[in-house]
Amino acid sequence: MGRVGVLLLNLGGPEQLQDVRPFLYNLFSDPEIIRLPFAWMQKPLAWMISTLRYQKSQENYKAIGGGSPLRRITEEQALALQGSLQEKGHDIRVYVGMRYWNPFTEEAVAKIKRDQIEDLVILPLYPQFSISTSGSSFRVLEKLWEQDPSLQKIDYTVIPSWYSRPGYLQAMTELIQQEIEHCEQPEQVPIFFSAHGVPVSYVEEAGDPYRDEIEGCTAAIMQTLNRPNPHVLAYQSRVGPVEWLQPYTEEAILELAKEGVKELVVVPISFVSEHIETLEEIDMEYRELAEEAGIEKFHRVPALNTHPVFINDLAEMVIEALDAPNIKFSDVAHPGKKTKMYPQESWEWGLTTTAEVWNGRLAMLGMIGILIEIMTGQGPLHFIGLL
Ligand SMILES: C=CC1=C(C)c2cc3[nH]c(cc4nc(cc5[nH]c(cc1n2)c(C)c5CCC(=O)O)C(CCC(=O)O)=C4C)c(C)c3C=C
Ligand SMILES: [Fe+2]
Repeated sequence: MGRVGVLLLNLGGPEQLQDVRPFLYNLFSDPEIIRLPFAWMQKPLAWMISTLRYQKSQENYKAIGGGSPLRRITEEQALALQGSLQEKGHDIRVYVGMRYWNPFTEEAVAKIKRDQIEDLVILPLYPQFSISTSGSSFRVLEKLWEQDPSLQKIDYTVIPSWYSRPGYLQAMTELIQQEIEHCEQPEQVPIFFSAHGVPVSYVEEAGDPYRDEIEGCTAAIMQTLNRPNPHVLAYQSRVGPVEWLQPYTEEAILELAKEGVKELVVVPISFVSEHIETLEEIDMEYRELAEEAGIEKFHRVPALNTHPVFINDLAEMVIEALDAPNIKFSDVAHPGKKTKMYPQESWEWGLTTTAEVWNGRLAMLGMIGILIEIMTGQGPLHFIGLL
C-alpha cells in the first residue's frame, strides 16, 4: 500500500457574518438541495433565496457568537482521527473537504494530489446517508474524478453511511445516559430524537434512504441504551413551502407538552458536531417553545465532537475500509436523472394536471417578478415591507 489518506466530508458553515450570504448562495446553488426543471434557473434562484434569507440567518449566527463552529470542530476531529490512526500504527493523513464553505472539497482534493496519496478512504461526517448531504459531496468528487486522469489513479473507497457502528452507538448512548442522570425523573423522561429534515419528495420520489437510516439509527441507539424511557423521533430545520419529513420537531414538542410532559431530553441525531441547528435552533428556539408550553426542564445532549469512543470508532472504520472491497461513487444512491426536486412539485394548488401545469407557470412568473423586484428595488414586496 502506498501513501494513504482519509478525506472527511462535511457541510461547512459561515465563519463570520459576512460569509452568511455567499454560504447560502453556494448551498442553494446545489441541485441536490433544490433541483429546478431548468438548470439555468439554479443560480438566479440561489441568488434570490440567499438575498431574501441572509439577514434572518445572520441573526441566528450572531446569536451563537457570529459564526459557525463547524470548521473548527471538524478540523479538531480530523486531528484526533489522525492521532488515533497513528496510535494504531497507521501513518495516514486526514484531509477536510467542505461542500459549501472553506476549506472546500476541491481544495482538499488538490492537497491530496499534491501529497501524492495513492489509497484514499472517503468518509462523510454524516452518520446517515442523504442525497442532499453525503450524496451531494460524492457528486462533486465524482465530477472531479471524471475530469482529472491523475485522480483516477488513486485507489479510493467511499463509506456511504455508518449509523449502526458499535462505537458510534456506544458514544451516543454514553452522552444520552449522562444527560438522563441530570434529570429529576430519569426513568420516565422522554428521549426526543431531533433529526435534520429533508423534503418528503427526496424520500418518496428520489429514493433517498435518509428516513429509513434515521429510523434505523434511532432504534439502534434505543436498543444500545437499553432503558425503559419512551422515545420520540421528529424532524427539524424545515426550509421553504414544501412538505418535509414529519412529525416536525416544534409540533412534536407541543404535543408532548399537551400530554403533560414536564421534562425532556433532546438528542440531535443527524450530525456529529455542534452547529447552528443545535446551538441556536434547539438550544434557543425549541427550548423557548418548550418552556412556554409548560416543559420546565429542557435538557439537550451535546454533539459527539471529539468524543474519544467516537474518534476511535472512526479510526477502526477507516482501517476496515482499507481492507474491504472498494465502494465507488457509482455504487452509491443517486437521485434518478429525471427526478425533479423543486418546490413547485408539492405546491398542490389544483386538482387536475392542467391546473398543476398552470400553477407551475404562475409560480415561475412570480419568481421572475421577485427577481426583477430585487434587481430594481421597486415593487409590491418593497411596498409591504418584505424586501
Ligand atoms: C444531515 C444533516 C443535514 C441535512 C439532511 C440537510 C439538508 C438540507 N439543508 C437545507 C438547508 C439549509 N441547511 C443549512 C445549514 C445546515 N444544514 C446542516 C445539515 C443538514 N442539511 C447543517 C449541519 C447546517 C449548519 C451549518 C452551520 O453553519 O453550522 C442552512 C443554513 C442555515 C440557515 O439559514 O438556516 C440551510 C438554508 C436543505 C434545503 C436541505 C435538504 C434539501
Ligand atoms: Fe441543512
